[in-house]
Amino acid sequence: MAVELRTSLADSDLTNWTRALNAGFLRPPEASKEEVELRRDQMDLSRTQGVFDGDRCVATFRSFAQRLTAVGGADVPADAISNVTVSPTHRRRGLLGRMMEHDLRAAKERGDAVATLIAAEYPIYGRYGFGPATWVTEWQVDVVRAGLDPRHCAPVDGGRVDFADADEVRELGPALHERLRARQHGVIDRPDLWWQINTGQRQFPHQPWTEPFYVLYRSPDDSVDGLLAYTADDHWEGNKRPHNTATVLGLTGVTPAAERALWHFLLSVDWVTRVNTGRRAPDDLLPLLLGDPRAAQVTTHADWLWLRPLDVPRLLKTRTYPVEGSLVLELRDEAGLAGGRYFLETGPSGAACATTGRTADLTMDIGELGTLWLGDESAVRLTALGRITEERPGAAALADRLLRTPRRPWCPDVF
Ligand SMILES: CC(=O)SCCNC(=O)CCNC(=O)[C@H](O)C(C)(C)COP(=O)(O)OP(=O)(O)OC[C@H]1O[C@@H](n2cnc3c(N)ncnc32)[C@H](O)[C@@H]1OP(=O)(O)O
Repeated sequence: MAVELRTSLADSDLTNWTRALNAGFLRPPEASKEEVELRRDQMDLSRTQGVFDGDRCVATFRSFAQRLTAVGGADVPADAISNVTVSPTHRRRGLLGRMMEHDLRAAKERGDAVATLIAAEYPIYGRYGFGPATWVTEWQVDVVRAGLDPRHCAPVDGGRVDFADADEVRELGPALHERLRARQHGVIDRPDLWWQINTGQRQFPHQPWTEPFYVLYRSPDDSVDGLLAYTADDHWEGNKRPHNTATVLGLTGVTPAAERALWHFLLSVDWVTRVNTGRRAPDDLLPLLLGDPRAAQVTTHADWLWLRPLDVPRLLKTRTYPVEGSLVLELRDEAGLAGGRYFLETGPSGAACATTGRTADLTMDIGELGTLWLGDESAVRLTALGRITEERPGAAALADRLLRTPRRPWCPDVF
């Protein structure tokens, strides 16, 4: 029997769909009533796809509206893709390809500037025009070696740190995140449901909830500039020596003082001898904040947010550039969604970008622009790898002067 691709779901499909999703992610293939209800609140059924073999759902895919911060703080509408699975019984028959094609076309028609996702495995999404655009680093800090004076846990700038409860986090967290979004490229918006799930109000059965410690940083003028959430285990070694590990669930600072204060606070909590930082930007302040940066060992360094350009002029016009310059980009796009030749003119006060008949300076696949847009990767490096062709000598170095950013992009969230 031929399988049937449904490009939007009915409410009655959801239990089957949830079971297939869990099976695809190697979780128990169940779908409790609570989970189905939570998923229904989270998803847009008109943008949720499923492949059905008879009554059984064998592939899942959904997308939703997202805002993504560009370099400079403005944002673009993004098509966020998530919950992609094809059951092991039906893999490698092109089902992902069919669902992706449908979703990207719909996103293009809707006017989204870019599609986003977090790739479970690196080799899956490049063929669809995605490129890795942000990276994350996780460190494990040996607190005893870190060289911070544990007697001083209070902020040195006259600000203060206080514990908070989940209600306060739901009240104060969203505004703080909006401030982060306006200053950090690569950040995505957080819907209300994000705050409910991440403060224990709503829960997925596969993610049992443990109440974390919440800490707010207030600046000397009483502005809430930072939020830390962490858990701690209860581990003691022989001879009554505490050896507890604190694990950061999130640390947001919208000023450097807030970031420094929250790290310093966590690294001075009694009994805590080890801190797992969670996923930070690769240029996070943390290691260099320590007296001995070698006390922070990298445990993960990996690609995180992947981008698939859909509207090249909008993407390139929305971000800012440090200097004046111009480039002609020839972009290949097998899917026929965003390819063409584009003339970009930049300056500190804004940029223009439109299709052009001029001679190309750089030629690349569309996914390479996804990798370059947030400023993290070097066009010179991609040229050395053979992924960009320099049609005019020096054009890759010029692209780096225009596109790269002093601080690296960061996407703190998973979706
Ligand atoms: C954004 C997210 O949700 S990330 C989560 C992704 N999901 C998972 O990792 C769960 C486990 N894996 C799966 O469910 C499936 O294997 C999927 C979704 C990754 C792929 O689905 P399929 O239907 O098998 O993919 P499809 O048949 O369309 O493959 C298209 C091409 O991609 C390749 N491909 C697909 N998955 C992978 C992979 N994990 N590694 C390398 N190549 C891959 C296929 O080999 C195929 O290449 P070919 O045309 O040269 O033969």
